[in-house]
Amino acid sequence: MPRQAAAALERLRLATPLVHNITNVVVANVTANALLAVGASPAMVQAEEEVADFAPHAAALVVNIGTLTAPQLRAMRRAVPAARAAGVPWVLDPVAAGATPFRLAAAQEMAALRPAVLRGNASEILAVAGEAGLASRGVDSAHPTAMAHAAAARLARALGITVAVTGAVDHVTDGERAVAVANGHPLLTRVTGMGCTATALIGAFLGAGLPGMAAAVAGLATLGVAAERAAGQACGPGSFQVALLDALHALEAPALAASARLAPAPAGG
Ligand SMILES: Nc1ncnc2c1ncn2[C@@H]1O[C@H](COP(=O)(O)OP(=O)(O)OP(=O)(O)O)[C@@H](O)[C@H]1O
Ligand SMILES: Cc1ncsc1CCO
Ligand SMILES: [Mg+2]
Repeated sequence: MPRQAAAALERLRLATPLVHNITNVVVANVTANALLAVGASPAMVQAEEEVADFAPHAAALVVNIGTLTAPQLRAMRRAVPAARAAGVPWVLDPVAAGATPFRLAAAQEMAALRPAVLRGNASEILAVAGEAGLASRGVDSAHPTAMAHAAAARLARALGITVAVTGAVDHVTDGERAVAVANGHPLLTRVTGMGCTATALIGAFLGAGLPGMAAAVAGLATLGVAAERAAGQACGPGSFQVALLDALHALEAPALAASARLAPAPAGG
């Protein structure tokens, strides 16, 4: 499995996929830089007047509801069908899906449009699955990751998609198979937008032609290994954020293969 992730990284670098992002105002800069650093080409295009024209020309689309507004939701409703019609894969980040009824409805509406990958923390995945009610309050997860694994498997099977639940150990499942990604560093939780960055990187791997499971595993392993290397250079969240961009840029396929901690996991659900 680590070798597959490494091959995926090589494929991404050859493809330099154009990744169309409709994302939140907190992380737009962070995720654009992470996409550039890993070897993809980001574009933040979110006006409802233009997304349907842009999406078909991208290699992948990233939809993130972190600072959702009514116009942005309208843009998502145009971009996703345009991407789908053109065969462009897309990934959904249901940021804080359980925090308000507006977000929950939007996240569930988008999930029902069947992204190739749905990536969230445990609380977000439980919310989208309809198994958390409105219990989660903010953008950080309030549920143990393991609690969301069964919900992820059920959601993956019901929608025919890949679901990735991130946390100290990430869990990626298509409902039949599951893979645990045990890379990463606690500093990832001390900088905003690292989950959104994980989602954007998954988008880059989708854009390089990887199927959902492989794209999600490669994206999370790449971020996790880069974070481990960055943490060794950093003295806190500020320098970590910068070092992470350097580490994403410097990460080569053999190093990813050597450091990725991937293991089959029970699919559950
Ligand atoms: N305790 C931890 N130790 C190591 N890695 C972690 C830990 N917690 C999260 N990560 C990693 O951080 C990245 C982001 O995952 P996380 O679940 O924190 O996303 P999130 O809650 O959506 O974040 P955000 O809302 O800030 O964007 C993932 O790559 C995950 O593997
Ligand atoms: C802090 C924050 N608030 C809305 S989106 C976001 C970035 C992390 O998801
Ligand atoms: Mg998040």
